[in-house]
Amino acid sequence: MLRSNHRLPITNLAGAPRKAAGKMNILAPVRRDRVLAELPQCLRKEAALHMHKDFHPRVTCACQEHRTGTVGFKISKVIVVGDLSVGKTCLINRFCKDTFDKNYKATIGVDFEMERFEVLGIPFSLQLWDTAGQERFKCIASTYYRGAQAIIIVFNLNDVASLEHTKQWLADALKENDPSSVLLFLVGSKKDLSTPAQYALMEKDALKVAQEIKAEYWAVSSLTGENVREFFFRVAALTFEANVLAELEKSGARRIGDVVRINSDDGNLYLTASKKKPTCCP
Ligand SMILES: Nc1nc2c(ncn2[C@@H]2O[C@H](COP(=O)(O)OP(=O)(O)OP(=O)(O)O)[C@@H](O)[C@H]2O)c(=O)[nH]1
Repeated sequence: MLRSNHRLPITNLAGAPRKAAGKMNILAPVRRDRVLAELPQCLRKEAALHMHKDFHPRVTCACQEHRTGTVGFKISKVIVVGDLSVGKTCLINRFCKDTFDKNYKATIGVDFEMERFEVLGIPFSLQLWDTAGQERFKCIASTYYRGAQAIIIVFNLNDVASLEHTKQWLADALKENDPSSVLLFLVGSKKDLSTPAQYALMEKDALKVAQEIKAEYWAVSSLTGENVREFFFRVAALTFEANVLAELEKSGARRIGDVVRINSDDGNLYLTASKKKPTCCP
């Protein structure tokens, strides 16, 4: 059955919603349950993007000193891809609306949800793009892949073929994105449907794939809600961290507070900028 009341976003080619499309208010207040003060941990250390206990020290420092540049005003694009009926829509709906629909309604093209977070005191927005898994809509959906900062590849923990197809989904998504800067997540869905023994078997294969494609592995159930919130918080935190680090890299040494030294070793006078270390920075 096709989703009848489907909301198709109007976007420009970069995938950002046009003004006319949205009643979307990017300044909507952050919900209390979307506040992150600590780095959420990975699910399995065998397949994690990193295993640090805390945010990168430069990120924590920049947030304390409000040196996060434009990060607080940006909207980061996250695309969700995978075979038809693996549960992409249900995953997004469980997190964004805390609902679950047991009836299958195919996604036609794409849909998206906005989620606002506050990370280390800085507002941060994610735009979650739900794409169609059905072959006949794939062509439309793939035009929305561009500009993603994170790619979530979903497979069904009870369907080994859907795991095998994840590499193709990733290859398609990477055609439109820079592989060196995008964060990858491999998510096994419908965990409630597998017995512990079945799950253990599937997890072994899934961890192997996650390691191969350098993705962080998660297993979730949108029906029970298991790991759904933890997973999206991790996506938000790691995307935020990557954004702040990129922003710091960009701003380089040209910061207010840089100390200017006069170097006169060779008898001539030169002005050299030497970076003043902010008090809390490593
Ligand atoms: N038991 C169980 N069923 C689920 C879960 N997640 C999704 N489903 C069911 O799986 C079916 C497909 O879910 P969708 O979220 O629509 O799948 P999709 O990947 O978005 O499908 P396409 O839009 O065609 O790409 C629906 O009948 C859901 O109720 C889950 O965690 N547990």
